[in-house]
Amino acid sequence: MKIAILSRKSSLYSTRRLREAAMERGHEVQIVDYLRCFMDITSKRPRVMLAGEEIKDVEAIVPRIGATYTFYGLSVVRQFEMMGVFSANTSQGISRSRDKLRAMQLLARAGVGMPVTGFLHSTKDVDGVIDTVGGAPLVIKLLEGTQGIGVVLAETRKAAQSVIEAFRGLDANILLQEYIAESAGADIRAFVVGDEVVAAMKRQAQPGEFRSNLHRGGYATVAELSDEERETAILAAQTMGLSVAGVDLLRSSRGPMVIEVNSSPGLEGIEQTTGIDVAGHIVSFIEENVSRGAARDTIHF
Ligand SMILES: Nc1ncnc2c1ncn2[C@@H]1O[C@H](COP(=O)(O)OP(=O)(O)OP(=O)(O)O)[C@@H](O)[C@H]1O
Ligand SMILES: [Mg+2]
Ligand SMILES: [Mg+2]
Repeated sequence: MKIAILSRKSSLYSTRRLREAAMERGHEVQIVDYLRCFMDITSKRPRVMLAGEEIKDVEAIVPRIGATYTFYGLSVVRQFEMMGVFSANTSQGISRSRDKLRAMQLLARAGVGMPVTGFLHSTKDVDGVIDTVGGAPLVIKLLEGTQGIGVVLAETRKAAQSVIEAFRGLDANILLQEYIAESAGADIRAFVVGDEVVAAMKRQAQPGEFRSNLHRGGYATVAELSDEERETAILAAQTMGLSVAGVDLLRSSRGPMVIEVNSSPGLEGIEQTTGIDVAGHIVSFIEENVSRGAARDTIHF
């Protein structure tokens, strides 16, 4: 079949690996820079054009939408969905996971374990929300943050108050979260494809740092997951409506706690750490779904 990978650059590790895995299985692959797509939204015959040429005969897409281009990227994914093309992740799932607050609200409703989390508008409510999350130490997160930037550990109530006031003074939206001290600077990345965890790694922060992001100097090792961790990761992905998801968990004394669900999880760290062909799992998942005509099911908004 013909598979389109929606990605800005064919040289990115994840894009390269997905293309490789699809070609190994005999598929034709087109890398589509979604920012160069324009859409023909005419009634009954929706089309996507790439640099002026109509994209034809694509049976499945793998969206790899960068955080900066969520709005436009999602509209391209939606257009393919309208054309009846199967998407490895639906536009709705991607959209839910991109808004951290909405994601946490959905996960909470589904009963997925997560750190106690608060959200506020007015700085008049700082004390109330600090109490809600159990007082200091607590974690403050910029809603728009990525790669660990904008995640702050406030050790005291005073520190928390000043950081919250500073962020709110800049009109930034922030989440407040109970600090899970027992995770000791580590988190788990569970890579979900379909209804299973196909690979998992543990990321450990550098000494003196609580953020385990690889971009912040964290290092990764293979993780063995408990059944509970596995089930939590799968439930989190399903709750978001994602078939391909990087679910980040903290190991707490109250069980696994989800801190985020990524809809375009990178393949480099997870494949290199675990040696698992994650790209191959994604392509197999697409094959199974396209052959049973699943594209029809993907269209709800
Ligand atoms: N509530 C918490 N308790 C303890 N450690 C936390 C907590 N929240 C986050 N951390 C640590 O900080 C790191 C960064 O937090 P988080 O993943 O929420 O933000 P981010 O990485 O900036 O977001 P994104 O992954 O979307 O770029 C986590 O990987 C984890 O190691
Ligand atoms: Mg993270
Ligand atoms: Mg993320």
